[in-house]
Amino acid sequence: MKVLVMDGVAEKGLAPLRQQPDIEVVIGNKMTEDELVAVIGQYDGLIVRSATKVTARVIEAATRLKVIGRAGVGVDNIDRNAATNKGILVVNAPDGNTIAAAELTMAMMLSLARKVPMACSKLKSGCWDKKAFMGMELRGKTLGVIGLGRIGSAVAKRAQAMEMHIVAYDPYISEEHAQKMAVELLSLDKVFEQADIITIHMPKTKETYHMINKEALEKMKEGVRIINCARGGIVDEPALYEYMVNGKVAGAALDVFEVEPCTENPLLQLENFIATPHLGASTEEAQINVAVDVAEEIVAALRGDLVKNAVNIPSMSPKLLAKVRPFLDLAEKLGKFQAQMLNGRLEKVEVVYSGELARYDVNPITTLLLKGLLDPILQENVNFVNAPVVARNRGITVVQTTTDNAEDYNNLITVAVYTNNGKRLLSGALFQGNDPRIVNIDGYRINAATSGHMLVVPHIDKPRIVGKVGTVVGDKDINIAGMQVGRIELGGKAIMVMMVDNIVPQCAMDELAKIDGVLEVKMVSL
Ligand SMILES: NC(=O)c1ccc[n+]([C@@H]2O[C@H](COP(=O)([O-])OP(=O)(O)OC[C@H]3O[C@@H](n4cnc5c(N)ncnc54)[C@H](O)[C@@H]3O)[C@@H](O)[C@H]2O)c1
Ligand SMILES: O=C(O)[C@H](O)COP(=O)(O)O
Repeated sequence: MKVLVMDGVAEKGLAPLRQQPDIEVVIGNKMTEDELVAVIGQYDGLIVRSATKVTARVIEAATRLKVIGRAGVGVDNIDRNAATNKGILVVNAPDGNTIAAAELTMAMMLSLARKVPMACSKLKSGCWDKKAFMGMELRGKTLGVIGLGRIGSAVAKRAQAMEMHIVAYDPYISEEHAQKMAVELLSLDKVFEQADIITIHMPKTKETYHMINKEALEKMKEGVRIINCARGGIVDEPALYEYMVNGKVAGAALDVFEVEPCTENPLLQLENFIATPHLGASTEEAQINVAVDVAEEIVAALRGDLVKNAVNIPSMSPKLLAKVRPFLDLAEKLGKFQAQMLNGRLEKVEVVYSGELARYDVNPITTLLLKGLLDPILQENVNFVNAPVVARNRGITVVQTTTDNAEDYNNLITVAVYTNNGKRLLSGALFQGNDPRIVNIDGYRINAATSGHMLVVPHIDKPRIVGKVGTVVGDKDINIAGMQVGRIELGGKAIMVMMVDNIVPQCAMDELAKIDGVLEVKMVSL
């Protein structure tokens, strides 16, 4: 396997990748989109920072690519929809540069308050000017944090040490989190009204694009100072310029710009404007942290293991993952079983999670069930990343419900698949916590393992059927490892599940189908 590493990701952090004997690491130089399109087909993995744009064209050309890793937080340079549609996993390293970005924000805040960069450059130009650089104390001032996630929270904590009062706007975090941090959660307008300094720590989205525009600047305090170490484009730069020139904004510090690299921006001409070239994550420590994190994720993804920081699949904490993992395997097997039992065009999938399972986030379990179901029946690659999208694109309705009542089991997954020819039902459970069993097929109770080859034979409950089926299978020199028969009522319909050591050939399947009383014959391999 080959992994292409772009954008000067720290070599020291690539050790987890370099230690893999079957993974070749290729360090790439800066490339245009066309150059990347030309080479990407050779790679199984790609690692980038923010400079390389992983566009839909690049993804289209990435015939072998399984995973894109972002050595950092922001994934706005990666076309996630294109990656998801193609079944390419996107992972990031969200924790490694939090402190670096928070510390740069503090440096910006102190620099704005005490005009350190301006005073320094004046002195270096030969001018000892004390009067021009009267500063402002941070103690007692109100800091408005917009986006109280990892970095926003780290900034709030540090600003509290400077005896600042912290207010924040973040519609997606809980009051409880804010309370624990002793931060007052307010509406956006109230933050604009109250803050002496505003610092931005949220992703660039449709919602946040140009959030700091003329209208917002109008609502802010006279003499406000603004910091953006998050993403370019959240601040409307021409509007900021106007409000700095008219004096409403006393100072601003940007580490990120709408167009990067940025060297021609009019803001750069302003005395009270501080700029750095996207340095938020640029500390030795942060770069090693993010490189190690992303390298580990790439190895896990290429080995088919579950990753911690996927951005285009449902994510789970390691604790939850440990609990849910056996159910993920069971669900994939149930999907694969159903794929081989289908008679017709798949229209709808209904999954019911019962018992202990109902307490967990079951979305990832449904995703694996869909992967198991769709991958064997479709030409295209269906995986954990794109399974829900593939189902949606094919017009397959997916319904998922949870209930506490798991009948006689601690937990139960029941999957009903509907085709133009009817419905098929299958249930599975984990016995003693980790022993996966199939416990019901089309309403017949059975107890079968979720591995190996199985001959599934719905039939009429009458003598001489089981024997005849056994004879046909035996005549093909296929060993029968075990058998289960389930029936609902004497003499009615029943189901036989015969565990066999080899796949039963089609000619024998045709012979079995002709046995009087046999209703259907299916070969299922798990
Ligand atoms: N300058 C740099 O080099 C640098 C370094 C690291 C991270 N970043 C950027 O900093 C930003 C924050 O990173 P993080 O690790 O703290 O991310 P995070 O996901 O932990 O936090 C982001 C927060 O923004 C909030 N948010 C989302 N939409 C919002 C909205 N419309 N209004 C208000 N809040 C909203 C979220 O609820 C979340 O709490 C990201 O854009 C990241 O790319 C920049
Ligand atoms: O989102 C991030 O992690 C930062 O913007 C860092 O970007 P960089 O890796 O290009 O410095």
